[in-house]
Amino acid sequence: MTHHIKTYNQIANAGLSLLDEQYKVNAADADPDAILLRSHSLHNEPLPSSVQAIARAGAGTNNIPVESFTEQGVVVFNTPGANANAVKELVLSCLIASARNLFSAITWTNSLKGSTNVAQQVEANKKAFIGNEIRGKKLGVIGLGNIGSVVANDALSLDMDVVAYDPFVSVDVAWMISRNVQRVHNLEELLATCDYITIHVPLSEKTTGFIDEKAFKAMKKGIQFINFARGELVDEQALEAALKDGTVGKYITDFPNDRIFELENVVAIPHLGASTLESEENCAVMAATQLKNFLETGNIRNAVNLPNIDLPLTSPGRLTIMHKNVPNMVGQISTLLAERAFNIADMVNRSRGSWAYTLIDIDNKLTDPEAVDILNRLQNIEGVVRARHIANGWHK
Ligand SMILES: NC(=O)C1=CN([C@@H]2O[C@H](COP(=O)(O)OP(=O)(O)OC[C@H]3O[C@@H](n4cnc5c(N)ncnc54)[C@H](O)[C@@H]3O)[C@@H](O)[C@H]2O)C=CC1
Ligand SMILES: O=C(O)CCC(=O)C(=O)O
Repeated sequence: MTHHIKTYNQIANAGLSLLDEQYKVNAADADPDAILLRSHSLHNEPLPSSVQAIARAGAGTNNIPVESFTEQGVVVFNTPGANANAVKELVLSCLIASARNLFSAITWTNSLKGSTNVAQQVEANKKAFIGNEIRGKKLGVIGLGNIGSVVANDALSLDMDVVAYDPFVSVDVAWMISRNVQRVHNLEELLATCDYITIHVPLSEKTTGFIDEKAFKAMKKGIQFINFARGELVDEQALEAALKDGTVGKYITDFPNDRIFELENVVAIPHLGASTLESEENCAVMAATQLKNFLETGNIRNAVNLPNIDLPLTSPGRLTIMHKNVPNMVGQISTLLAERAFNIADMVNRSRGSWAYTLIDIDNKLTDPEAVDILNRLQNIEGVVRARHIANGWHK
């Protein structure tokens, strides 16, 4: 069986090369089984009904309308942690570059090109760019996930005091955070005391405009604010006021736009946080592996809308059913199978929020018409949004 994958953006070859002869990868495919992308926005784009899965080679999934795609039976994957080191290294370098006024100093130095007495001018004017050391300064990290946690840990090794805020920190990440990172339970505490703040939370309806007028008002005067998460997390009107009154001494963002260009004391970077060869490869490999695993076995790893499921495929066939997390779904599904005299060899049902996913391994090798018939019947159960049959090609 050939799986069709539509790609958007530049996906690293290390990932694409995993999609072997069983796959047709084509950026122009009109009816793909799955989509592999980076930052391309799928909002306001029609989704072909053939699409069963989308893999975001990266962390943020705000370019994908996850809720409405879930209603259409689409599993959405991302690649947690695969680009965290790349972002961390750029955040730390911006922290130091900002403290040492490196961005404006380099711009000024370049302006000397072609003038006489460059060396003299340099010595006479360098006092305009005297900076600070970050040792002993306080860094606030908002969002202690894959990126925030490594930024926090490594800032400690640069001798900074580190304070962090994340009311939803995961157990896995909590294990990795140094106990010298001071956790605070309300954001104001962090905002009021830090010299530098870096934000690493996902953009969602809840976090849009997260750093608003109230947040800026709570900040220490002259703060340097670093945003490698998403531009929309910061209310730009409030940012403009905070830059004008000196609350924010410098705003470093990976998300330039026309309004940002108009503001003073802003350093704009062209969304380079994850742009290293290593990170692009990590993300592409992880995304392609997860897609392959899902298309070939129905197993799920790192979806943002469904739970992880890993059931080895050993029986002749498997049915995968994505459905609402409501009572009696498994009962209705197994009754249907019993009516067709299909014997269940193994089964897993897991839920995540209002959605659930059921894998059923059957002892029967289905003919094509049998498969079409059972899938139609499964899809007619109220609450089922997608059913698939996977024939196990290796089964003797
Ligand atoms: N500039 C770039 O190229 C990149 C940007 N990103 C952005 O950074 C974001 C974070 O990435 P990761 O750390 O990998 O994600 P992650 O999912 O590992 O961590 C996000 C953390 O934010 C926390 N969080 C959620 N809501 C919060 C709130 N209201 N207050 C405080 N904490 C909150 C979560 O509990 C979680 O620990 C991504 O969603 C993406 O938007 C990620 C990678 C590259
Ligand atoms: O693919 C990229 O370069 C962007 C990465 C990013 O923003 C993310 O992973 O959330």
